[in-house]
Amino acid sequence: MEKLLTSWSSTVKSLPESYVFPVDSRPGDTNVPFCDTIPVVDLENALARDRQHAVQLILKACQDYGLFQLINHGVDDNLLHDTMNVVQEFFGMPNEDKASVYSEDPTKKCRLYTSTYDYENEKVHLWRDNLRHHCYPINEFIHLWPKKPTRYRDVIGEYSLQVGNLSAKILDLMCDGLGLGPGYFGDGLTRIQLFSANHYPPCPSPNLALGLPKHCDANLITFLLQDEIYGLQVYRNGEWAGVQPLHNAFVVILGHQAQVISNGKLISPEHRAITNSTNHRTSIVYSINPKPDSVIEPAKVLINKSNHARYRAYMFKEFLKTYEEKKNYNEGALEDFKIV
Ligand SMILES: O=C(O)CCC(=O)C(=O)O
Ligand SMILES: [Fe+2]
Repeated sequence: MEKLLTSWSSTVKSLPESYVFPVDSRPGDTNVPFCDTIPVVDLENALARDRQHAVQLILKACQDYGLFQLINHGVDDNLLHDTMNVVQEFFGMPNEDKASVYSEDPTKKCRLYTSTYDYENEKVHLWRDNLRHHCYPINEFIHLWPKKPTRYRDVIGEYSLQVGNLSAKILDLMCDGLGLGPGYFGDGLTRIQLFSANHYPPCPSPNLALGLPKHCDANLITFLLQDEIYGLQVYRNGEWAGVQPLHNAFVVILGHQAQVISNGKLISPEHRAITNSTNHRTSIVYSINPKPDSVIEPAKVLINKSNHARYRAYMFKEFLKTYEEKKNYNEGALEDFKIV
């Protein structure tokens, strides 16, 4: 547990060498402007106008950015507030209260750890602690979740249920937009749902370290809840741009699998998390993933004479192996699966 940043980071004045990123991937100037063109989708209003309107808004955002802010999404404001609080409370507890979920074994279905799944072998450590657990179906996993804070299981259980339902709604709209049959994303492609909370303590040198380096998400889709502290950046047109924290919004981010299934029509954006020297930052990721043996391939309806398949079929576990072993966390992870 002594590796956890929360165990030692507040006692150091300078950044340990093992956290210093190489010159070409360190943030340097962390003061980049917010990207003010990232689409903001007001779900309730869009649906009230008509469903097709919501479909088109989401489709366009996924084509142009692969990322959008979702507001008026129907997940209760108090629940979002309680979720953020209970997670922050968790990271603020003394080590003895967190010890039961701390583990260096990446196969554990619920664990608290620091940096990446491969701390011992990684070249640079990440300035983040992470609590991650499976959450669908809840009954299969809830007994593994932290027992403290005492309301953790109640709050995160309800949160997982509501965000899981919201994800199904958004995927249905995407499905319509792409012209895939109803229920395309049902079952196997969305069976593994993970709750992952990142905690980034204040960092002595935010220009040299990273909470998370440049990556695309390996999954199908991510629903990210951030607190009011800025830290998420997206790589667009060869530049980093900030994603402004919007109160009670989800940042919806498409993963590599959405790019493949849509045959490249939708994009999975590169993004990263920077740190800052004064504030703790917490981000809460709800991650929708295929089952390991799900076959991922461009949807048949999107393939025709003028639009050939750009990716070969593979099993999701095959992709994860490449993503993790080759440490190709960005566009490069798809290289092995491209049809040229
Ligand atoms: O902390 C953030 O805002 C980004 C988190 C993220 O990209 C991830 O967990 O994959
Ligand atoms: Fe991510």
